[in-house]
Amino acid sequence: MALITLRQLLDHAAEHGYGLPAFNVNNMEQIHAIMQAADAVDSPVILQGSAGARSYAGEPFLRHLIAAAIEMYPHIPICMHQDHGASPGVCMRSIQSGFSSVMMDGSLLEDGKTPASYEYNVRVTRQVADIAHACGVSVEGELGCLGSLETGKAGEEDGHGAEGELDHSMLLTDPDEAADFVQKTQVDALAIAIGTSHGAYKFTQKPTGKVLRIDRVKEIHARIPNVHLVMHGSSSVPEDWLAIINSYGGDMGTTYGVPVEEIVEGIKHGVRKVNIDTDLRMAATGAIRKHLAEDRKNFDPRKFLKEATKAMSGICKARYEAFGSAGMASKIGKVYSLEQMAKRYEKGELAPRVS
Ligand SMILES: O=C(COP(=O)(O)O)[C@@H](O)[C@H](O)[C@H](O)COP(=O)(O)O
Repeated sequence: MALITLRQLLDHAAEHGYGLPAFNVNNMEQIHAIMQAADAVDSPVILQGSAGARSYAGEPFLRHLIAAAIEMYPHIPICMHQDHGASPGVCMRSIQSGFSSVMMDGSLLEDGKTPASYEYNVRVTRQVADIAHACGVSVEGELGCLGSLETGKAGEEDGHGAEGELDHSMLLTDPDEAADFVQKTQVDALAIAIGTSHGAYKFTQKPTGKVLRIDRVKEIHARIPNVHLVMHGSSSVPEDWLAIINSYGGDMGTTYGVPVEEIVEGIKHGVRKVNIDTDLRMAATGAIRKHLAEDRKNFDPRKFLKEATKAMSGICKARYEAFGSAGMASKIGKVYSLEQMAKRYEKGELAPRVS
């Protein structure tokens, strides 16, 4: 069984200078697509389940689908990560159900809508880190609220994202505060706010450095070079799939995502985990619309779901290659068990290095 922790994966990524896409999963087709692509290019994998995924599929289904991927691809290290835990309780339940990594998002209060104070964020994140690390499980924290620097608003998301308009000080992570936060919480990875947001509607035009602040990634990395950074809301919103969706009856407006080359620039400056959900949703929707429009007699869902899987897999393969994780699965070697990771935390081997 190749269940791996986020910490071990990101340490390897930092050592070899690559980044990993973290794909959101809700159903079997997404998992097939991600795993087929990873198998084809020899990439390690992060499968992440959001609160929305848990309520869509149900926690046991999600857990068993990921377990099936681990069983079917024993040669590929797979991290089972819980995306955006709104409270320590949510994270504890994920640890109990077998996730090897959890995100405690204390940038917002438990309602997932109200921006939290710095002190609250430090307190809940540290609480999760203490317990998770005792179980060998990794922890991602978030500092700064995700949202658009064009509008001050969080992106479209299922029940998680700041409400109202936020000012730039809340939408951009401060490098000194990031150092203090990592030191106080002991997180393994830090999600930062740099102008990205969840969903398809991130930017009204191709983003410039004013609204997509890769320069802020560089400043944070310069301040805490040994900390693994995470970019949320990092779908690229592929123009080709947008066109296919709209030419087969869809009605998505003009919109722009995070260009792959900007993510690659971030990876050169400490970004190790890149969250992607929307791109796979768009590829699946486009492929299904196209198939159903072109084969109007078909009533076998397996046919259009296969097309969706193929389309999503194409995106996954392209991201593994662009981020440099292709070819890395077989280089990881020994995978530490959760018990071994717990011992490493206990010995202080994994304490963050923040000067
Ligand atoms: O960053 C993320 C995805 O970014 P993206 O929209 O693909 O640019 C994820 O962390 C989100 O949490 C996820 O897309 C939310 O999913 P649901 O809550 O809708 O399931």
